[in-house]
Amino acid sequence: MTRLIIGAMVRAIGAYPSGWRYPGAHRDPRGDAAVLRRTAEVAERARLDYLFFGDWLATGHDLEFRDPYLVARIDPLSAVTYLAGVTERIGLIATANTSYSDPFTLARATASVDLLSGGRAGLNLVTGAEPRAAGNHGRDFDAANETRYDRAVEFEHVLRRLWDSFEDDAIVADAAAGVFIDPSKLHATDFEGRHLSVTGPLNVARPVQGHLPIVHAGTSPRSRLFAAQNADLALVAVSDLEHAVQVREELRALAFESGRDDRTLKVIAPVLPIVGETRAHAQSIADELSELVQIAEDWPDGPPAAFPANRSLAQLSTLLGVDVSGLSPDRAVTPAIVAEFSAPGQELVEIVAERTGRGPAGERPPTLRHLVVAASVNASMIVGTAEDIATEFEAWGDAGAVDGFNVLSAIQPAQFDAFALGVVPELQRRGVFPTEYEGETLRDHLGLARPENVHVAPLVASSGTALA
Ligand SMILES: Cc1cc2nc3c(=O)[nH]c(=O)nc-3n(C[C@H](O)[C@H](O)[C@H](O)COP(=O)(O)O)c2cc1C
Repeated sequence: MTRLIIGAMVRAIGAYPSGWRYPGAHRDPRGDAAVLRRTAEVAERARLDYLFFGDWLATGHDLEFRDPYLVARIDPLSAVTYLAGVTERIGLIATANTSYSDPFTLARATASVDLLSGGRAGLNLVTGAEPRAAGNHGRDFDAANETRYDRAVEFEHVLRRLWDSFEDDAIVADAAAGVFIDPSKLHATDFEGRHLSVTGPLNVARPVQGHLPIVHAGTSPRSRLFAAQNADLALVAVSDLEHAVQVREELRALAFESGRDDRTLKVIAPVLPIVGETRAHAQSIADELSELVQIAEDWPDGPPAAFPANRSLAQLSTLLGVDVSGLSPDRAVTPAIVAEFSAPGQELVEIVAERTGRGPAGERPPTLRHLVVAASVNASMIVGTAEDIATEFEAWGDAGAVDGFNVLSAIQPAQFDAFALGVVPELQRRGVFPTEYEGETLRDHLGLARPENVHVAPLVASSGTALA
């Protein structure tokens, strides 16, 4: 029986491209504060391990169609700082991009959130693949992209040295003796690398957790190595359970080869459950969400310039191996037509049937629109009742595919509530998720030890690579 780690990957206007259009959904980023606070309160009552805030250092009209929650949002560090004040136990993980951040500034902000929250802060380090981010920071994208992992390794190393500037007992605060600090226990960072140079020490006390738990999200071999050597949690995109088992084994092998206890590396996958009272109800929600996704053919004179190129009948034709570009998007997909599809096309029909209950031979056959959406909207969706979702979670945990999940909610707040109030109690009933918080800090929730101070103890491999 695996104890699953469960966090909420918070996207205030919903994590599915058309979620903000669903009846009753939150849809105005100017009102995010109330939704963030409400989500945090519901999540903490459900005993989720943490709230997770991704980041994207650019915006544009193209995001409206693909990732609308990225168009305008609260900065992750601001969000976790705000929520630290309205919660007491749940972890709070913010994302920062090492390619465009300053380590001293980030160390200060993150140590501060950890002290303000009683040790509940976490930090997701990404290196960023968004070209516009370079322009937003006065940088050349190719140069930044080329060295982003070398810089990230230095960045993570420096963060730990900055967080450890004050030993745990460096601050004496002895009013009678008039001694405020023990200077022998205040350490400079003194780092001179190829990409970063930091003297230090940091002017914030050591975080409650010593070092914040570090998450890393990525897909490339360099990303896998960075996670294996430097992160406590690896956030990975996986296509199915078999792939997840393989990725987790690969990451743990890399961690072991790097000299760390590979069990300290937790592998987390994002998942987007659509939860209904019945499976048919869940499928009707997924069906309506699919129908609310716009496709190129919705504009008689052609879609806006920023519209995703892959969301069209022309693009679908390529995948199906059959030219459907001249047909109506609402044309029913019958068994006779499916018989002409390529293997990937037939798989797509099965995905649509699983998610929406629409089978080619049924009373409500899928339409070409449904196939365009299934092919162009990337979401690791599970559709069903709370029991169905819990069974899938449990199966992944028992198969050694993941240590936990970052749960995305397609529609806010309805689908987040459905998960927190329906699926979580089912997981607790099955004994794969605790009914109470097991400790005070995010490290306690994640089962991670508090690391030694790097200035006074050798770097334990699980807390980052020792740079030469
Ligand atoms: C599950 C997952 C979540 C991610 N979240 C973010 C994010 O919040 N912000 C970001 O800039 N990049 C994010 N990324 C992108 C990665 O950080 C990285 O930029 C991208 O995977 C390309 O780099 P790579 O090829 O080295 O992985 C995420 C990637 C994955 C797999």
